[in-house]
Amino acid sequence: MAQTREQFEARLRQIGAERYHDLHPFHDRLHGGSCTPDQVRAWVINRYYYQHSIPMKDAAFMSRVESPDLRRAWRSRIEDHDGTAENEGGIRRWLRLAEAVGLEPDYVASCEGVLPATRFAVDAYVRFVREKTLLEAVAASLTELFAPKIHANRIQGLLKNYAFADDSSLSYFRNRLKEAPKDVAFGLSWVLDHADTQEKQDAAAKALVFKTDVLWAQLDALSAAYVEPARIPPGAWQPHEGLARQRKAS
Ligand SMILES: O=C(O)c1cc(C(=O)O)c2c(n1)C(=O)C(=O)c1cc(C(=O)O)[nH]c1-2
Repeated sequence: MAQTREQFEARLRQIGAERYHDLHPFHDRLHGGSCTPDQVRAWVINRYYYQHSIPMKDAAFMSRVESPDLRRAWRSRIEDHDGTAENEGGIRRWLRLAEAVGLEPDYVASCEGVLPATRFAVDAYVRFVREKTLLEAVAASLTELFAPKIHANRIQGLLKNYAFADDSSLSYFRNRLKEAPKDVAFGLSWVLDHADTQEKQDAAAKALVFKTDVLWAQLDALSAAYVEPARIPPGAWQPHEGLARQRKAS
């Protein structure tokens, strides 16, 4: 039997409480100030791959939607990342963060040096959204229910612990605090409306679990490669690569 709306929402929130990547030890290091400058750079480089894939994921989603109303509600996600005439967009803001931590923005935007496991995880998310039902695709985006808390913690932790952190370098996260609530309110009510059988609820819950795995796997890969005993896979970023010019000299 299907759960009530309230029960099903509680089930989705429980998945976040148990599995969201705010629980990953790499985030404790990052927010607590224990990351070296190179570990922060590795995080910025790899996380860029996620950022740059999100609008492609949303475009893949929209290409399958037949309802103009749903496309209209969804399209601001692409603009939030790619920007508009008035809004520089999340991808440029992320590259501002890259510059602030001493990386060459063009190097980061090239996606060279991204860890293989980051690529596999993020590409799997894009493929998931392309191939699964619309319900599963929207449900997978609901990890954003849990993102505002981690963004707020990150702003606070980075400002306290790292010299590069200021209003400009952290503007990506401040903007997400404004943008994400409307997306997630829409996505959650759409999932609660459309998951009207037990089978659909199970599929939606499984999609959200899959997405928590996509996020967790990226931090596992980052930790294995760049936290002692560090083991950087062949072809992945080496700490002397992609640095902004003034840093190369030092
Ligand atoms: O910093 C984070 O922990 C975090 C997590 C997530 C997420 O939960 O997928 C997103 C974001 N940030 C984010 O900034 C973002 O734009 C975003 C879009 C999506 C999505 O699945 O459509 N997730 C996330």
